[in-house]
Amino acid sequence: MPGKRATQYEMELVLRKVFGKHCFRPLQREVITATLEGEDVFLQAATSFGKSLCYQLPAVVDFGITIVVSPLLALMNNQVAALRKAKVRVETINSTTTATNKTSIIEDLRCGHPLTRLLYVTPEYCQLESFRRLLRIVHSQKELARIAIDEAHCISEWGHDFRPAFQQLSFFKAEFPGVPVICLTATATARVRDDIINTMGLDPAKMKTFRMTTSRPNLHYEVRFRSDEEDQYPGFLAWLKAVHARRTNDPERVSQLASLNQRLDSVSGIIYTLFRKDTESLAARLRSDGIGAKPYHAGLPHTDRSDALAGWVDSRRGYDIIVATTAFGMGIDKDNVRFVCHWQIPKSFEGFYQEAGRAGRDGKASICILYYGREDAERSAQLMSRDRARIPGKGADVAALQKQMDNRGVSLKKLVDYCEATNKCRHKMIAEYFNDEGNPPCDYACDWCKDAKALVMRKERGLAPMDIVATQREMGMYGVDEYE
Ligand SMILES: Nc1ncnc2c1ncn2[C@@H]1O[C@H](COP(=O)(O)OP(=O)(O)OP(=O)(O)O)[C@@H](O)[C@H]1O
Repeated sequence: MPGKRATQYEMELVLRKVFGKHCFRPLQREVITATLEGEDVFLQAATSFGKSLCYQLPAVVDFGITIVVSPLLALMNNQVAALRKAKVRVETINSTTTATNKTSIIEDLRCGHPLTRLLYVTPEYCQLESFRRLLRIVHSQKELARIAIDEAHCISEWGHDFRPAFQQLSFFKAEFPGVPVICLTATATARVRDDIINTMGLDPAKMKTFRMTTSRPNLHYEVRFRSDEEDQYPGFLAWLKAVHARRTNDPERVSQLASLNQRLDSVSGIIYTLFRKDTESLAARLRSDGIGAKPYHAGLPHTDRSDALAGWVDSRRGYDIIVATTAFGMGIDKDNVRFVCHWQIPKSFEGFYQEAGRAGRDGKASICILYYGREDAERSAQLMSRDRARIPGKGADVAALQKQMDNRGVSLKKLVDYCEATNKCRHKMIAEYFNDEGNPPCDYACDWCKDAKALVMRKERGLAPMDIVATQREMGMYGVDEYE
């Protein structure tokens, strides 16, 4: 029966033997123990904290099946691939699952005693009555161990990535009140957290809430200023080539990389662009300059996307940099990503933090560059207005979607303030946004702490004057109609 009390010894053993980790990170043990004891759990912790282990390990130790609700295809496939490598019985039902595979997963559920330990599904799939019927069968056999809601901020219309289908997940508690739920996110303000707990029908007085710092001290945050007058590409390419050169000219690094069987020019990174068409042109431009780069966006054929993801995860030649829209972001885990670059200002503060958080997951120093131009901030606002205009006039989700747009507007404004600021540590600004307590460590790991004067000068030189941008906005020069 689910809810078995695993001993500390069993937990340690599975941690080492199945997941290949030597010890728990601070608080992982407490979170895992709480969920194994049948508590409902809310976990908020920095990107790369190791939140996934908090439901994956219980799924292996415990009886029964864990249903993992996950918002993105790339994220599901990334986690499933990692678990399969660890020989955990894991399945996913999404748009890429073959009919044969889907039939065998359904058969496994229908028998009531599934062999599958973890099943990754979308929130939309959880709305299907046929799937709910299968869950009832599994539950009747006392084999529904727990429900994990990954990227739980998608539940809240106050969150940056609201998906209406996430709100229907309240079904789980309503129908299976005794089955523990664990909600995980890196990005939730107090309001988003309350909304998640409320929407999921969890009892705040009974559940366990774990909230850790959002600080990522090994990430170096830098804003680079740009305007439409100037192409930022040559500067970026020169920077990347200098990184390669530093490796080549350092004999110690060369022998270290050789012993690890790694290429000198294998500097893994992600470049985020706002628009799909830019992913393809930028990746092609990098390739023509000898840099291995692949585009990734939701409009590409599935085979191209999975090839790009697999090649990048395996650090294959030609796949060093992924040039992506936000279809690639949340939760993607690769340990040695040395840089994340936002080619334009991202859509929201939370999106920026999430995407930047793909860097340095091995704990080593990594850089997060954000190219900020006032014209791009205007385009981003235009994009939001266009998205708002596309919300249908009628329907159950209209009010929630509109509220989400208001929140996106506030979040974008905060991100613009972050980019324009030349008077504060960037780690501190991020901590303040997420209402973290205390001062996050920086130790020169941001452009302001490193050289505040140079930052001011770069800003003066790099940005278009505000009055010119305002005039051009009035003239309708920042339209986004040509974009998909
Ligand atoms: N106890 C541990 N010891 C060593 N490595 C760990 C431990 N727990 C997790 N990790 C590793 O940390 C990395 C990040 O974990 P995970 O992907 O779960 O992060 P996350 O908290 O979900 O972050 P994000 O919110 O950015 O998706 C993974 O590569 C995982 O294998």
